Amino acid sequence: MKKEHKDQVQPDPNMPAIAFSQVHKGFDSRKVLDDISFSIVTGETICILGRSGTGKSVALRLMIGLMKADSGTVTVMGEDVATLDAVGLSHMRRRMGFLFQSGALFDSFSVRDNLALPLRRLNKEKSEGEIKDAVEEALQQVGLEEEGEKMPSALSGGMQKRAGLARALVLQPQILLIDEPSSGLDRITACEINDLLLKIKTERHTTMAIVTHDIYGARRIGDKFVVLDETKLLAFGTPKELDERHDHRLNQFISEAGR
Ligand SMILES: Nc1ncnc2c1ncn2[C@@H]1O[C@H](COP(=O)(O)OP(=O)(O)OP(=O)(O)O)[C@@H](O)[C@H]1O
Repeated sequence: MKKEHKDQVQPDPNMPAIAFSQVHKGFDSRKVLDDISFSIVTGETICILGRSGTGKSVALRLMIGLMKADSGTVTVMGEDVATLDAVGLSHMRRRMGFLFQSGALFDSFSVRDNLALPLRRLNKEKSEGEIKDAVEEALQQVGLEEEGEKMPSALSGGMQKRAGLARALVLQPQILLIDEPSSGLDRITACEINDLLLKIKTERHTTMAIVTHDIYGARRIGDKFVVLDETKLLAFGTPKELDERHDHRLNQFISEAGR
């Protein structure tokens, strides 16, 4: 019998959207993630914090199956990512949007065509009219409706991020993974991106995992923090819970003071 993939069923709001259970990941003999466990439910936003090189981006890559854990399990929308074959992975990724550091737009296509591309490739049943409407809606969401005909290189850094975000949104993902939404942006532009993420979270109830060094943004958007420190999970919880620990080491990562 043909396997029914989970994009044909409604998500269970009580099921963890993303769960790490005793995850270990290293490269050669070097540990990067050592016994990491946490989970978030549908609609929650998690911010992954920690110093450079602590495995934050590796954690995102494990979530989309670009890497496999050495041991432990990474579950996304109820599926153990490591057990999925190529077809299963592709079904899972269709329900996820990604915004990685570069924005990942194709330079030789206009912004509008960049957005239409995943719809043409993955939603073959959509008519050109429906694709156009979906593209316009995503452009509007990020405030780029006037810039659709421009090439990505003609956009400012902040606009490129917004265009990348629009491309991630165009497939209406249930989960959005974002690596450094504010990197390379000035504070005001970074705030605009954070506002946008907050709007998406509120209006669409999209589950988000955001890797960031921007503690101001993390405190505005994050329901929960994962704090990584020297391969270990230093802390996991709501910002309020973590503040109440009054832990000096933890405060270095989650406090706005001194930044
Ligand atoms: N494919 C890979 N092969 C070997 N080592 C890797 C690979 N991917 C990541 N690493 C190593 O794993 C460690 C964690 O990398 P990662 O990119 O997750 O850090 P990060 O916490 O996201 O850092 P930053 O905040 O600087 O972006 C780094 O030392 C990196 O060199």
